[in-house]
Amino acid sequence: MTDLLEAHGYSHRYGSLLAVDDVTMRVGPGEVVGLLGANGAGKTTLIRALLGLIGSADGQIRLLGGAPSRQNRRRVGYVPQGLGLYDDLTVAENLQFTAQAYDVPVPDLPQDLAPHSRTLVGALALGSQRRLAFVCALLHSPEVLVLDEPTSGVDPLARARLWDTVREHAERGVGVLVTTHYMQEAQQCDRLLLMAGGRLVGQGSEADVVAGTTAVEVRTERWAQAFAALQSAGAAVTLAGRSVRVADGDPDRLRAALDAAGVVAQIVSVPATIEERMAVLARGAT
Ligand SMILES: Nc1ncnc2c1ncn2[C@@H]1O[C@H](COP(=O)(O)OP(=O)(O)OP(=O)(O)O)[C@@H](O)[C@H]1O
Repeated sequence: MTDLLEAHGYSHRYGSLLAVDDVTMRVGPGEVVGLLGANGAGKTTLIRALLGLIGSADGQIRLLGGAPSRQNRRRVGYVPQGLGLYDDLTVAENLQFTAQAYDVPVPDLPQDLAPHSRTLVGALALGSQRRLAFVCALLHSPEVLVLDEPTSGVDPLARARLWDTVREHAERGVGVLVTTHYMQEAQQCDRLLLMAGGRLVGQGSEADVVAGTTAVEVRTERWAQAFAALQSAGAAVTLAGRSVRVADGDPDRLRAALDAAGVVAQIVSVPATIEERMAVLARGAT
């Protein structure tokens, strides 16, 4: 089956900055692929390249089996980070404009957006703006859906609804590439692509990505002091509630930092989470 989005050895530079470095990836029909990485990892640049919105530097890009063009871009639904809506048109006008551009009938607004039909998009809450952008992106029944952080600033219920819609479309064969900072959403993807420093540093299911890797849990009553001491020692330490964890790190070094701060603690090796695995991969890429 033809892949919908493909990059082969693709690199892109902005002046001296190598924003995407030799990336090979693909998205097939019916797949939901999560593109993860810290700010500046190169995700948006890769997306723009896949859609032919920036020129190719090195390597090859294929969109729906051919070179990206105005024609095959019409078969894509794209929600960019900036949403691509017209702030000075109302909700209904934005929908109408998009429908006309794709030469499809103007649908009724979904129930949650209908009360805002005459509101200027610029005056709409961010969550509703994102929802509208998503509705517009799906209007022409695209074969590929590319969503750049579709749920940032969206409340949990709306986020869950959006993911239901993504899944429904994938089940009908639409290929989806989605960037997110929410790891819970990453878990809903069929496959993950992890970017750091422009490179693809990991891929596979969540289980593949974290498989067999460990983090360190620091068990102590003096969790605040432990956190401060490990942070000062440059460890990739996180605090969730009172749980102090280090994504990677030599236990002897961690022990030395805790001893120096007079903190008595138990250091235990535990299975890494996807966030911790990402932090380690990102550090390795810099
Ligand atoms: N038009 C541009 N000109 C110069 N540098 C750019 C341009 N766009 C992005 N960059 C730089 O390229 C690198 C990759 O940026 P990109 O936006 O692709 O990352 P990202 O992973 O999408 O980040 P974010 O999650 O913040 O959107 C960053 O260092 C960014 O500052």
